[in-house]
Parts: sequence; structure tokens; C-alpha cells
Amino acid sequence: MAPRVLISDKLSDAAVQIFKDKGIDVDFQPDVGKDKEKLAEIIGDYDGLAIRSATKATEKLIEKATNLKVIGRAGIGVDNVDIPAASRKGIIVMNTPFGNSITTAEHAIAMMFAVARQIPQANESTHAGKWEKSKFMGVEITGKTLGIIGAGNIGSIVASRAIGLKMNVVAFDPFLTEERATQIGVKKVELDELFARADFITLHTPLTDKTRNIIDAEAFTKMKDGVRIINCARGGLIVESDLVEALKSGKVAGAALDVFEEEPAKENALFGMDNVVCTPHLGASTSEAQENVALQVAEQMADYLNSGAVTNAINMPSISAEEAPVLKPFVKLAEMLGSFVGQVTDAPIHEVEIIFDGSTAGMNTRALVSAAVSGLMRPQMPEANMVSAPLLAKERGVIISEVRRDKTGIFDGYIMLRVKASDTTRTVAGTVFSDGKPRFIQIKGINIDAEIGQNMVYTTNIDKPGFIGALGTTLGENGVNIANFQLGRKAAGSDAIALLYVDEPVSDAVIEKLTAHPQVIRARALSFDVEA
Ligand SMILES: NC(=O)C1=CN([C@@H]2O[C@H](COP(=O)(O)OP(=O)(O)OC[C@H]3O[C@@H](n4cnc5c(N)ncnc54)[C@H](O)[C@@H]3O)[C@@H](O)[C@H]2O)C=CC1
Ligand SMILES: O=C(O)C(=O)COP(=O)(O)O
Repeated sequence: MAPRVLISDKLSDAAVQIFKDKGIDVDFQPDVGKDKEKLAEIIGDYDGLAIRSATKATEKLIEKATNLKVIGRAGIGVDNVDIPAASRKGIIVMNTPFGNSITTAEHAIAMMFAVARQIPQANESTHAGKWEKSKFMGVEITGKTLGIIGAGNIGSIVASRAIGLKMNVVAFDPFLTEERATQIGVKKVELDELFARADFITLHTPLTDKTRNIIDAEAFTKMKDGVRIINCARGGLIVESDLVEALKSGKVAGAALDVFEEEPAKENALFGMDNVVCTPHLGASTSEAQENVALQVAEQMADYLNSGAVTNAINMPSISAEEAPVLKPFVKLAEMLGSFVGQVTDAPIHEVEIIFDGSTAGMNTRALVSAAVSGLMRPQMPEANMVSAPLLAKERGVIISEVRRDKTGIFDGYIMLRVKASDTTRTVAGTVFSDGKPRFIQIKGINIDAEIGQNMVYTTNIDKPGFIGALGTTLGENGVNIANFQLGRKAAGSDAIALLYVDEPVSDAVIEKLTAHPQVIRARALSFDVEA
């Protein structure tokens, strides 16, 4: 059955066409995002959800989204999506990080002019036939200092435009390097210095716990008298009640706001104030930007649903459409290595080290790490997948590290997993042969060459005569057919292992019988998801 996608916000029709062209069953209900109950009722039917800012993908909604695999945000800000909740459920969250950035930067510049020259107020007065020429005295922009808070994609486009307008630009962004600041032509400053120097302040950060209320009453005290504030990023960055006071006192000469603490903003203490210019979250609203983000989100979501390619995901490493087919068998291998250790480990896991040897070191190791960790977690948490597993592991305090190294053995490349649990440290390594099938090549440091089957039996044993016969007899007597048998040992008479590929699942009773043999230290029935 074709994957089903719901578009729950107003997206350009271009998205619908792309989904259709890519064989996705698409349902365009542009107003359903605003209707929480209705959305919760129907969300269970869909594999993908395409949204803008009106749909709130809350934990409650995600709980109901039993089939959902991907949420695509046709835009940048994902503060309307509960990312941890989505990750826990294994749902990929993607956005379109560049599609509307020029448009939004242009809106910020337009808003700066609007507030500097009171264009909306003058427009309204003129339409009313008042001709209030002396009422609307503005300020020039040339030579003024613009303070940019958040110099990412949009902030740097704003900087380039402002420099073109002959402004001096200072920027505060904890992740802005001196080199990048020089490259984009801004002076990197601390926040307090920005407050002290700026004639105009424009915000371009995401809304996070760190940036929420970044402009409050205390911040206003540090600013120049008569400063003008522009916010085309997110409501919540400015404490609106404090802004009202600062405007009333004249500390702030004007504010231009595209975004509000509560949206849709129908009532707000800032509405009706003389020196405030407002737009209803129009930052991204140009035909060009909407076309861009709609096309992009539809492409990305369809590619993920159709082929597993991951682009612009917030909670998962990217996998390009080109590398997806090459990576696939190694993803499978990494999952199986994880799954092997997950199935033989009962004790709490503390550390996971994933070693990429030879050719595997040049692959998309982030994706492979996610796959290995998902395999490891799944025996305990069947819902874990490549999206959720790293988060679940982190929440449980598991330390994950990766090592990439040049080829060390006979294989072009292999992956080794070393897992430290409370009882012991386990290692397993595997590779993919030219037939595209993953194989185990080493367990506990013992070399083997084992094809991986759906049902397997793994034993650790003492290397003594009679073991193979005993194992075969017990399985045979219990109707278990052996398809493949792999033995390995460190040295004659020492630690040994056996890995059997069997035709059907092996019951606990049979495992008990195997364990009863004096040569067997431990026996385990294992199962692997070989099909997916
Ligand atoms: N009004 C509208 O319609 C639109 C609003 N936006 C908003 O604009 C925001 C920024 O978008 P982009 O520039 O594309 O994102 P970006 O990720 O490229 O840039 C954000 C920058 O903020 C910086 N930052 C993070 N925490 C900070 C802090 N505490 N102080 C200062 N800087 C901090 C980051 O280091 C980063 O450089 C989005 O998150 C979204 O909320 C985006 C598009 C349209
Ligand atoms: O892309 C963003 O972050 C935006 O804020 C644009 O929001 P919208 O898609 O216009 O609801």
C-alpha cells in the first residue's frame, strides 16, 4: 500500500503534486491543523504529516499517531513540534532550513523601515484623508548600528542587506566564530555590548529554553534610549508586557513585530500602541518562499517514505538518496551486531563503542551508530528505531562513542561493537559480503564466518570432544533442523563458541536441555529481523 501523508496546514499546491508524482497517497486538509480534536482523530491513518506553524505536533497528538514515520515542517522553526516526544516514538522530524530564509530576512528589513518611518501609521492616516505630514517624523538608517541577535542563516542575510544599507552591524551569537563574523562583515559582540550599542535590534534565534525571554525588563535597561526592536523570529523571545512598559516610558521608540507570545494573536496589549508595527506571522509568506518550502518538504518526506533517504532531519543523521542503497546493508549489519549483543546481555549497559574499520570508516557512520544502538536497545525496547534509540540510550546514561580507523585485517572493512555492561564487556564484529548479506566475523575475539539467519542458537562452551554431537542430537530430538553450523575457539581446549542457523525458533525448553550438557556454559536462542 502506498504511504499516506496528511498536509494539515496551508501549503502550496506544489507539495500535493510532488507527493502524487512520487506515488504517495496525499490528503490535503489545510485547516485541520487548527482543529486539535479532529487532527487527533485522524492522525493514526497517516505515515507522514506535513505542516507549517499552525499545526501543533504535541506529545498528545504524537501519542495518537500510531503509524507516523515522519513530520515535515515546510519552513524553519520546529518549536511547534515536540521533538523529544517524536524521537521517542521513532518519528523523524524534518524542516526546510533555507527555503524561506531570504524572504524572512527581507521581511525583517521591511519591518525595520516600517518602524523607522512609521509607514503603516502614515499609510492609515493618509487613507483617512488626514494629511498629517508633521506627525510622522522618522529616523535615517544610514550610519546607524543594527544589533543582530542570532547570526545564523536569516541573521546573516539580514546583515548583508543592512551592510548594503550602510548600517554598522554588530551581532551576538554564541556559535558565531570570529572568522565567520569577518566573512559576513559583522562585529561579533557580547549581548550586553549589543544592547549598549544598537539603534535597532533584530532577533533571529530559534525559540529554545535558552532564548526564551532574552529581551525582558532588565535587557531594556541596558539598551540605548530610543532603540527600535524588530522581531521576525518567534514570540516568546521578548517579554511582551515588559515591551509595553518600555514603549510607554519612551525607552523603546518603536517595535516591529511579526510574531507573538500567543498565536494566532487576536488580542494583545501591544495592539493599538502608536509606535508598534505588527504583521500576522508573515515572515515566510512570499510566493517564492512558499513554493520553495512546499516542494522541498514534499521531496524530502516522499524520499524518506519511499527509500529511507534522510535530508534535513532534526533528530536523525542525514542519509542521501545516493548513499541510501549502499548504506542499507551496512545499516542492517550494524543493527544485527547491536541486536546480537542486546539479546545476549541481561545486565545494564553502560558504554557502547562502535569501531569502523577500513572502508566502513568512510561511510555515514552517524547513521550506522544510530542503527547499531537501535539494534542493541530493541530486545528491551521493541519500539526503538534509528531515530529514538540514541535518545533512549542517552536518557539511560549509556555512553556512546565511535572510532574510525584504517583497515586492520583481511576485510576491506568491518564494524565492531564493544558493549560494556555491568557483568562483562562483549564484542562482536561483522561485515557485508559482495552478495549484500551481513555476516558475523568475530564474537568474543573468536573468528567465525556466520551468515545471519532469522533464528539462531548461540552457545558459549568448553572446547571438549562430544560437544557437537550432543548439540546436534538435542536439537534433532526436538525437531530443530540446523541449516548452518559455525564453531570457533580461542585455542584448543579453551573458550569456544557455536553459532547455529536453524530453521525455526528454538523454545526455552530446548535451550534448557542444551544448557544441561556439561560442556555448555550458556545457550541462547536468538532471532534477527532479516527481511526488513
Ligand atoms: N517569521 C517567520 O515567518 C519566520 C521565522 N523564522 C524564525 O527564525 C529563526 C532563525 O532561523 P534561521 O536563521 O534559519 O536559523 P539558524 O539556525 O540558521 O540560526 C539561528 C541562530 O541563532 C543562534 N542562537 C542560538 N541560541 C542563541 C542565543 N541564545 N543567543 C544568540 N543566538 C543564538 C544560533 O547559533 C544560530 O546561529 C527560526 O528558528 C524561526 O523561529 C524562520 C522563518 C520564518
Ligand atoms: O519557517 C518558519 O520558522 C516560520 O516561522 C514560517 O512560519 P509559517 O510557515 O509561515 O507558518
